[in-house]
Amino acid sequence: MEREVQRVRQAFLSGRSRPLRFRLQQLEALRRMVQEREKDILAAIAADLCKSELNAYSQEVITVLGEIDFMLENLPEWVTAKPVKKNLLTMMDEAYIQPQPLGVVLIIGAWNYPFVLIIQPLIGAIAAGNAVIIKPSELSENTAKIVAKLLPQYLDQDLYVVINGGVEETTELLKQRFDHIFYTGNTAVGKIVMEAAAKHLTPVTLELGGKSPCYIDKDCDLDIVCRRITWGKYMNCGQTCIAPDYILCEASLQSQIVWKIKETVKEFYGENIKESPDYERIINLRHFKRILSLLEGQKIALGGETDEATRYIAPTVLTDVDPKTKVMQEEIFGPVLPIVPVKNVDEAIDFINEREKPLALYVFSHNHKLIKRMIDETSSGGVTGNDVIMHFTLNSFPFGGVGSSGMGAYHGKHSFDTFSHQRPCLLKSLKREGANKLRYPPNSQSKVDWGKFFLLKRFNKEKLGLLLFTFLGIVAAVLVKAGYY
Ligand SMILES: NC(=O)c1ccc[n+]([C@@H]2O[C@H](COP(=O)([O-])OP(=O)(O)OC[C@H]3O[C@@H](n4cnc5c(N)ncnc54)[C@H](O)[C@@H]3O)[C@@H](O)[C@H]2O)c1
Ligand SMILES: CCCCCCCC=O
Repeated sequence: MEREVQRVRQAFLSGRSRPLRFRLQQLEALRRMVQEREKDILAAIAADLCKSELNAYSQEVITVLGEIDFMLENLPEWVTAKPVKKNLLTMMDEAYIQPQPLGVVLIIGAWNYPFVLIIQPLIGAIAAGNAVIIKPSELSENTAKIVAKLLPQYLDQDLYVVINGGVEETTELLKQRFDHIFYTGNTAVGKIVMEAAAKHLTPVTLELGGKSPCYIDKDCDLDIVCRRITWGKYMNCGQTCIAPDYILCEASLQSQIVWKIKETVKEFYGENIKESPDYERIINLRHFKRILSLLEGQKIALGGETDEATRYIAPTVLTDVDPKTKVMQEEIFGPVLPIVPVKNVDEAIDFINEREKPLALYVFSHNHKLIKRMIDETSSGGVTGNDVIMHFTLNSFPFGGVGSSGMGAYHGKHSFDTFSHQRPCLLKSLKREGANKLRYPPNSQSKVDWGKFFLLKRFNKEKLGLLLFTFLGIVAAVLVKAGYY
């Protein structure tokens, strides 16, 4: 493992990942890989999650292709140095911010969207000029294998390396020194990753999970609301980091919500859900049993049917759920939707604020002010009003959590920034030493006064101020040079 990381570091130190042309070529090669080997990639995702290839394409491949195109279009502008505003002391100097690659980045992926969750951060890391080691999830083994097979056929083999394995290999990998670690997965392992990173003072991005609440106000169109929630909750069999985890609403709305979700489930997946190509399965038996244990003692208002042999759990809704029960203590990550009755929006806000900050928050209402209030008075990684999931698809948004749902963010320019160091560069001339005397010892009251004036004085009309400043600077330089101070 150590040798492998060293090999990648040597490749980074060769400097070839840095030129813009190279980054663009690698991103184009990645796009070619996705396009030419689409069938293999879709088959792998489909096999891992019992997912139709159409769904694999719309949920994972489209996002990847969109992200590559966005990078190719914008990267030339992002990599260029950005001049910054100057003060009088730096008026004559060159001052700019130069984004630079961090070095060797480790990307650890999760199984639930096994392709996009490693390739989307990879796109950002390549765009920012880094070398990358990718550790796909061992639970989605088909995707892990196909990525390990295809990437070396299209990308630089020394700069971008896939290492497959489970906990043991990841633990070993985490002992190595990286310049950034980008981890997607559960919060418990997020803490392990952060602890390992701390040993080398390596910065981390942690894309974690949590219980994402969904508040339904009585003033809304329940047909549409339930349609959108049904889509976002049961997509990928509930195994989506930003799926609505539970519903908060007034008790009287529960029966209508159950009825409308039932109707929508029938419309989406047909009478026989098991036959639907659009309804996935639970990733493995451990998670299957974990989700079943959440149903114990609950009032099942819809669904509840299961089949262990195929790890099938029907779209399920629980009503009158007690917040103290197990289903409300951990992220569900399965097709089970508890409804927790609350009296009103105040109680819903309190309920959310008494718990860990979620990755996503959803609020449905015709009342725009109520939505704004919910946003103002709560915290979450992201928020969508009157829909679910959709904020993930807009790559001008930073995607990430807050508090226990994660730290840092990515997508689009935010990925580029995550994997870049914003380096402040100040280039001075060796001339004009006279003015510098102001800051050299021995200090004096008049030097401090001049310093205060140059650094603290504010002028309304910027241009006028700068002109005046320049003039005063020259005067001060002349006076200092002449030995008056
Ligand atoms: N914020 C996001 O973008 C996002 C996306 C997807 C999933 N998630 C969250 O991830 C969770 C589901 O994923 P998961 O954690 O079951 O995925 P997982 O089991 O695939 O684990 C994630 C990664 O951590 C590694 N890992 C597991 N145990 C480890 C250990 N002890 N030490 C070191 N590495 C270890 C695995 O090898 C894997 O690569 C949910 O909480 C979900 O909300 C978040
Ligand atoms: C188009 C839907 C994609 C959702 C991806 C969510 C990633 C987290 O699990």
